[in-house]
Amino acid sequence: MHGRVCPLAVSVPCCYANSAQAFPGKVKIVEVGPRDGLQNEKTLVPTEAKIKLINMLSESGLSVIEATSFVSPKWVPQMADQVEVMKGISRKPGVTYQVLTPNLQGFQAAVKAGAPEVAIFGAASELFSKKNINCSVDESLQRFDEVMKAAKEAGVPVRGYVSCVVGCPYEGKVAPEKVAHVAKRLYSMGCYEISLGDTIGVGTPGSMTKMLEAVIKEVPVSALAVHCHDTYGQALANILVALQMGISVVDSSVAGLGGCPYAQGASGNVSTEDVVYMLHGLGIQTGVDLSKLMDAGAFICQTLNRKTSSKVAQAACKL
Ligand SMILES: CC(C)(COP(=O)([O-])OP(=O)([O-])OC[C@H]1O[C@@H](n2cnc3c(N)ncnc32)[C@H](O)[C@@H]1OP(=O)([O-])[O-])[C@@H](O)C(=O)NCCC(=O)NCCSC(=O)C[C@@](C)(O)CC(=O)[O-]
Repeated sequence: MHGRVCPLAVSVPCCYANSAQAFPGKVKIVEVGPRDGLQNEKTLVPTEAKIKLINMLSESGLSVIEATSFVSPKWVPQMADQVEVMKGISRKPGVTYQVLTPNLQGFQAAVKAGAPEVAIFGAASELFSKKNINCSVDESLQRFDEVMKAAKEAGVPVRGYVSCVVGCPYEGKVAPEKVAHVAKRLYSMGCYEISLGDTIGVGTPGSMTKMLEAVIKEVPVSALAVHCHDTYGQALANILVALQMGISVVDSSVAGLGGCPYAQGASGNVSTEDVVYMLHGLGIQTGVDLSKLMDAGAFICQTLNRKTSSKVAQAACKL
């Protein structure tokens, strides 16, 4: 894949950079492919392939990679090799290898496996919370409180997710106030960053704006991230709106892999390649080498025997 990056990727940007005063100069990308991307795969992906993917992503310049999750293997069998993954990766200085933990048991196992940072994951929808982590939203917040206390003692930073920020596969539309409430609770508990997940990718720039307006009243914009699935093809537009509202952290998944096992029909996250291409096109720094990133995407697609969902990678292959 090296050398096949479209030359437009570097020559388009500047004119937009000057006119887009509202955009941040730099965006942090949180690569969730090895976790969110792979968790939904029905066939077990070999641990060696997961490790190689993470190592290749590390080489692309990404600064945060969500490597795996410490959840119940009965619930998500694909993540059952979490300890081997954490032990097997080559940790590149400057890269944070974060993992998902739903409860204290997961947190303790994650720390034992050398996770430097964890993420807890709640939802703005009761039914999704029940299906995903088998408890109500309030119960989940109590569990997270326990994790936060243990994390503070251990000096482990914690990120917080809120799922279903615009729509839920079981409840339909989700009120922005509910999202703001859960986001505020996670932030008040001590999460340094709150990632707002459009789990089933139903958001539009309209619904995203309303949701973000409500959340920004409760949580500083500097502590927010967006996590957009691309089911309805709205992810890049939604990210653009978030950037214009001051958000400078974006979650994405290499090759657009993914989906949530407890959100039927949800497609993958927005692809990291497409996000990087758009950001560079706006003159926004990411620190990511698009060509190396596409190599990682090509590798995992080959492993899964799958076509990439990244439009940029598809286009580059045709050049
Ligand atoms: C939360 C639980 C564990 C509750 O599941 P439960 O069955 O209610 O748990 P429990 O406390 O009753 O324990 C039952 C069994 O699970 C074990 N257990 C308990 N905790 C753990 C743990 N941490 N790691 C390993 N094992 C665990 C525990 O030891 C016990 O084992 P047994 O005695 O039966 O042998 C379960 O529902 C679960 O693991 N859910 C995870 C589901 C998941 O990973 N979903 C996908 C991630 S979320 C997502 O993708 C959305 C996001 C973040 O990307 C943002 C977005 O897009 O919106």
